[in-house]
Amino acid sequence: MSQIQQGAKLLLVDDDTSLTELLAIRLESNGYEVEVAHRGTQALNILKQMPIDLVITDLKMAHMNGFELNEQIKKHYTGMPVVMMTAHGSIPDAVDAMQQGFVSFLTKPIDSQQMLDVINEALAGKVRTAQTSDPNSFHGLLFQSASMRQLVQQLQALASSNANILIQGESGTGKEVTAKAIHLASNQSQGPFIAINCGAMPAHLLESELFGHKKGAFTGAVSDKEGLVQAADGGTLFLDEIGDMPLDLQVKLLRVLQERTVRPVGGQSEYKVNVRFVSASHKNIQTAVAEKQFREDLYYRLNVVSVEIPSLRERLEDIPLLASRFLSALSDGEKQFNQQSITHLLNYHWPGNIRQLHNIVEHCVAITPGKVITEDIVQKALPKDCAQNAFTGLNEAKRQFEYDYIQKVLALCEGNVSEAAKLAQRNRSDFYKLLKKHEIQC
Ligand SMILES: Nc1ncnc2c1ncn2[C@@H]1O[C@H](COP(=O)(O)OP(=O)(O)OP(=O)(O)O)[C@@H](O)[C@H]1O
Repeated sequence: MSQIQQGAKLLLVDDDTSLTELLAIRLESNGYEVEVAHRGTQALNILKQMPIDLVITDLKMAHMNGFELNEQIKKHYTGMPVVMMTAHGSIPDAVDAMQQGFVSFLTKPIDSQQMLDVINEALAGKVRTAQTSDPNSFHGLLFQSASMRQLVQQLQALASSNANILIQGESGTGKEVTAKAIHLASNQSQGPFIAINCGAMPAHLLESELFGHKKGAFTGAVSDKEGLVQAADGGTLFLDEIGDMPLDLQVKLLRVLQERTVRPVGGQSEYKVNVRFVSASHKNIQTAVAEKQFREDLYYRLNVVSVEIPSLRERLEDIPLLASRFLSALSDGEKQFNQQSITHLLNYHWPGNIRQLHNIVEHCVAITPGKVITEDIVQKALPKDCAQNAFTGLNEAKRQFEYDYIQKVLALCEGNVSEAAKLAQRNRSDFYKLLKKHEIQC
């Protein structure tokens, strides 16, 4: 997981690798996140995978040119700004480009300042419609299952409320992707999204990372430094693993939430901030509160609304979609799973959730020479502990239902077998057979 994310995410598409490398460096040094594709199909796969704010594409590329790519993007990602790059002097291309809905164009060799101006302008004018026509994606959060569909509806309603949100879920279930999706759907989507892992650094560093420091505040503080709370002003600060935040820092964070101001370490003045806090933890924070490891007042401030992301084994319907989208992105759309291999994936219990699924798909791609990923390949890629199935067979499901049903009927009849048999519309001897079968003592 990235420690800190900042700025808009750009997708750069050009088959000239040295140019993309150079432009990516320039853009990253200006605070943008950059994804690079060298072919149109690769660019479309990246767009399926993650939320992108703006695309910059070359016009002349083999297989799919910039016009064709733009057409695909317009079809599937309404409102996505696309900037065209063209060789010096190709003005007719540029005119065509504007007619075909590109927001702007850049001529090569690319002038850095002009590129930054064009991007800023395009982003400023962009109405964020990252909720694309893809019905299985919410700002990069992919889903198929009913439980995730419900969760996405909840997120949609929450996003514009500005309430602080606490996301809980096992490791790898997509807490950070969810936080980013909330940000992108919110009214602050034009502002920064910054993520910090509160469990990944010592307390004194975390404090200066979050609140900033003044020059000379401690050994090594050679200049003033702005903290992440201030950097996230006008946007969202994602506090990952909030359950690991030391208690003395919790007090300071609580103050920021109450006063909406931040004071850098060693500083005298306070700065006003307008930040939405989204926090996450794989630990149960309520338990931490009960054990006095987490301040109750801070818990209530951060947890104005809570979101629980189910584990992957509780939403197996998401596996085919996630696996095929990951595969398409990782293999440039060139490989496929056969039906048996998907069944095999459904039979695994996924302790590492979606992160693990992504890794397994990556492993499958690496060891598959041909186009089709078979059951044998999946078997090889999965850890050897796959005996424990997540998906119950029909017989086991029926047995479980019958057991639960009998228990419920007995409870309703306070253990009276004759009454229970009557309620279940079975005669007494049939009902006794069922009790014996399930080893239920009355
Ligand atoms: N619904 C999803 N759609 C697409 N990708 C997902 C989804 N959920 C998780 N991922 C991917 O799985 C990986 C893990 O996701 P993420 O880092 O958001 O999980 P997490 O719950 O924050 O993990 P941790 O608790 O370990 O910090 C990432 O590569 C992310 O892109």
